[in-house]
Amino acid sequence: AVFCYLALTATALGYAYFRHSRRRLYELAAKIPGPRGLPLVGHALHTIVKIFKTVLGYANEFPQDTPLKLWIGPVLYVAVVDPRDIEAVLGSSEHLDKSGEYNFFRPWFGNGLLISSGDHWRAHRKLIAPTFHLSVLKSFVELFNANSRGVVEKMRKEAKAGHEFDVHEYMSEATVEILLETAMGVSKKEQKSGLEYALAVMKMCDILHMRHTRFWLYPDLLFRLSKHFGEQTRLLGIIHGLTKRVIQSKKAEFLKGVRGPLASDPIVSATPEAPKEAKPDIRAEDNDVGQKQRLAFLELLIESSQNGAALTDQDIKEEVDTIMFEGHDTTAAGSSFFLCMMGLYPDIQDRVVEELDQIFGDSDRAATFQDTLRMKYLERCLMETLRLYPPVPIIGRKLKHDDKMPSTGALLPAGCTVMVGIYKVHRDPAVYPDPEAFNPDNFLPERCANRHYYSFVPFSAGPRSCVGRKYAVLKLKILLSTILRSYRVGATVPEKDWKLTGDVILKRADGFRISLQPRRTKADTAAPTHKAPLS
Ligand code: HEM
Repeated sequence: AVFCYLALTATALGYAYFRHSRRRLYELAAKIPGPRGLPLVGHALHTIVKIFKTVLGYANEFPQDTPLKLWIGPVLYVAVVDPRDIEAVLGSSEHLDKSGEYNFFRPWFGNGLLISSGDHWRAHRKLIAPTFHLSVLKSFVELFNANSRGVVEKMRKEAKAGHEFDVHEYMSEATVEILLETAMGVSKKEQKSGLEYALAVMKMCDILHMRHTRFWLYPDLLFRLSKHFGEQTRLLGIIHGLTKRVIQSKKAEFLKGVRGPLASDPIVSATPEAPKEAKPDIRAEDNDVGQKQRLAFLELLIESSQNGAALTDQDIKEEVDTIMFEGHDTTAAGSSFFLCMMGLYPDIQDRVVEELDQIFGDSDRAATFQDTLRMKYLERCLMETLRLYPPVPIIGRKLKHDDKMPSTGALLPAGCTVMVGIYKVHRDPAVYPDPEAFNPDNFLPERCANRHYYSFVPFSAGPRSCVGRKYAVLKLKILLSTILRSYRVGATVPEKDWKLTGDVILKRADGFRISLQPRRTKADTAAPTHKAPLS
């Protein structure tokens, strides 16, 4: 009895102290609008259903331009969807730390760029950003082309069968293999298929997604007791197995004195080559490169570690794991959504193909970097796809200090998790007239110029924006134009019947179903090459 009494008293005192130490958080939270939750657990039970759907559902009930709070147990979440509030969070050089949910990625990426913070993040960002500079990317064009032709060939059996199929696996495998060849410098000959890795990543995302929605699995201890931990260990074996092999082989090459083709090729000009619509965060990255040598990602990490930079083997492994994930799953989803949209909107597809015909005439030569600059309409369709279906639909940041949101003047308390509702701001009727409609003209230069910069943030924005943005856009232009030059894409499931799932990367749970029809006659159905002309 004495023990129980003491235990109860200690718990009550502990709880009182906990509440007292967070009194400012509670005071400020009380002033932020939000749906009523249950005592103690808040909205935790709703998230079991799905975080993405829950947040979206509540966001639809409340005015678009006010921050919205949710409690999940003791954690205060505030969703921001107004571009001015998004700028206050993402554009700040103070709120750079990722929210606690990203910790579930630690067994996978460790302290990689996506989740690291402070000086570690700053130093690695400075080192890595130049490896995605346009002058490096231009040297990847040939590899982007070769891999795009490869995927066109692989999909030929689906076109032959004339049925609908899920294009996502093809896009995933292709994007993994492209990353291995470009950023990692692993030649096709040395590669195994990227499919095993891509499938392991998909299943790993399912586990992370599930963990986000089951609050009792948040503590590592309880998660380790669950059956999912064993499966996670198996999947990480596959994922880390690939990255380990890649690093070992590159290191062995380096020690033998073999250097990549870019190594002795100094940058000619550091002038930003960003397109007109390019955003300030890209320009900042461009300037970062200075007069350093052009090196592809893994080459640079290994050279730097061997040349005295404070970069351990573990650091390299974590960054490789981060880039392999960020660089493949996002673009696989983006390209799959794009092809579904082309299938659903044949008139728009016709315009894209018309533009490609103007660029390539009846030649089936591979695309050059200059060609990609002329793919203006295709780029607008790509941006419109990323508007409606941003592969990263929500970003979480931990607020470092109290901050006033410009939309309503609401003061968000330090320590809360801010959820930036990318999916939601992209469908704000105040910004995009008829926001649910697929309209590539939303990305006409004059419309972009008249919009708030933070109302279109598929790659995030500000100091922690995506380092791979230009890589992604260049690769997607080459991949998608090669597919559209080879096949007419069809789709039958309308957008309203798609089942979206989006707690890590936004995807269609019902599969990215499309059909393909060769654009050329049977005698001439080879994918674009340098030789045979298009009929
Ligand atoms: C359509 C393709 C892509 C989209 C939509 C996308 C989107 C994003 C977004 C929204 C973030 C911020 C995430 C956050 O704050 O939680 C991000 C960060 C990042 N992305 Fe991408 N990304 C894409 C492609 C790529 C590619 C191709 C690479 C590399 C090859 C890449 C590498 C990264 C890295 C390393 C970060 C972390 C940056 C930092 O925190 O400093 N991404 N990306």
